[in-house]
Amino acid sequence: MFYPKTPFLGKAALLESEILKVHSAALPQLLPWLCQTPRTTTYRVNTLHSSVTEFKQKLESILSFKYGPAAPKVYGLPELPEILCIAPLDSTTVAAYDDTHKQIIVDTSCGAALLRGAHIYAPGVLAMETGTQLRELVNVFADLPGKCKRGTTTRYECEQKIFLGVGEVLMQRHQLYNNTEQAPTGIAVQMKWNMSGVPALGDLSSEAAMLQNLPSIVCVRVLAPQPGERILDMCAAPGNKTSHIAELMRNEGIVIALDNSASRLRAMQSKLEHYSCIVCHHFDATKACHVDASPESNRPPFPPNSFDRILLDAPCSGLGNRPQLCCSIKQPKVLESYPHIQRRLMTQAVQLLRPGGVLVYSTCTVTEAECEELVAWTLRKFPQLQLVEATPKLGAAALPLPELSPTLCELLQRFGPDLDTVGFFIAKFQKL
Ligand SMILES: C[S@@+](CC[C@H](N)C(=O)[O-])C[C@H]1O[C@@H](n2cnc3c(N)ncnc32)[C@H](O)[C@@H]1O
Repeated sequence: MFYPKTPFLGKAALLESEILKVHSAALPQLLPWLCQTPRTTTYRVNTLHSSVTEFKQKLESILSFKYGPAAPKVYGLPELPEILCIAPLDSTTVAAYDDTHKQIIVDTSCGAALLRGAHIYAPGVLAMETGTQLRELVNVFADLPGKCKRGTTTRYECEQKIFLGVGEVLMQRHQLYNNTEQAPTGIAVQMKWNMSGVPALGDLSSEAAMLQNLPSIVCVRVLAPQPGERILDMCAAPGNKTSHIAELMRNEGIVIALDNSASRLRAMQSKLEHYSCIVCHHFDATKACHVDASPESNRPPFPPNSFDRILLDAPCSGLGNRPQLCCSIKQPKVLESYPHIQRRLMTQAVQLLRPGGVLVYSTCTVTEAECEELVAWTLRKFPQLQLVEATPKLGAAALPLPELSPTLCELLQRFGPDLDTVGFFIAKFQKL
């Protein structure tokens, strides 16, 4: 059965050569890992609202209702008291491929979500064969080349379609494609199992807990926000780390959350409105520092030395968002563009941090340019910053560069092959 071994279709070689320029020998291991799915599901419990024990019981009862004695284990981690992990299903729960089923086609981003345990919502169904009945079991495939037309009635033949798993049909063709008055909503195909072995639970996020990748949870723990502090989250939307910061502060102090995308900010604001310590602003963080700004105001811009801690969870190429079935970045110049914005944001962050304050830089990517090289550039450009150990440490050491010694790399965290997580990078600095 076909499965991609690189996130890049077509111009693969050009893009691949941009990822690890110094450690290019590690690419043959990195590229297929980017295409594969993290198999452990993680939830972060909102400890202001719920207890970890309560949410664990809820997960266990949902899993045992769905999988009976084969229900996977739910467990915590000592380093992250607010996390709950759901183990993958064991291989016997994943049935064999059955060619007699009809087929459903989805695009690659829907396919990636599905491999991480999602169901298929109505807009995600690209093709459903004529005659497919309610409650029928179907084989689900992702269309890697993106050539399947929406509403296709016949079996879509393509060598590069990826078999994802088996689902049960909850909506028929006429509900999906013939409704001219209203776009269809809701679950169209409920997944029975998927090829990654991740339990197909959909997203169980609520006020009590949020579906969140493990390295993102580690990242805010590394920032170590304290009650009563003044904290800046420079690139905050959709606000997942912002809410975690507020929870660790017990909602005491102030968290200023900036984002330059109006639509992402709006969605974030409605999600965060019950945290009284969070203030959100639609603002370009590359202009967040101004010498004449008022030190009393919680509106940007802010004067230098304004914050106890800053999170710079930077816009990045996002290659760590596994599984990458077909990366949307098609040009090397797009990859090359990210370090420019990351440096501009870093420059502002350094000015805004008070002496003695802590700055965490993170990305959900794996390129040397956006991770280790960005750290090396920061240390060169801002001698007032020193790297400090990013703990709790659940990632591996970073990749050494001519300007970044193995000793410094031990202070950083790179989530890469050998770990069952998304790709991620964390650096923690302190201002002297
Ligand atoms: C990696 S995402 C942040 C994810 C977020 N921290 C979380 O955990 O939910 C990067 C964000 O940076 C925002 N962004 C990009 N350029 C920006 C800028 N110049 N100023 C502020 N935000 C920016 C994007 O809109 C995007 O929402």
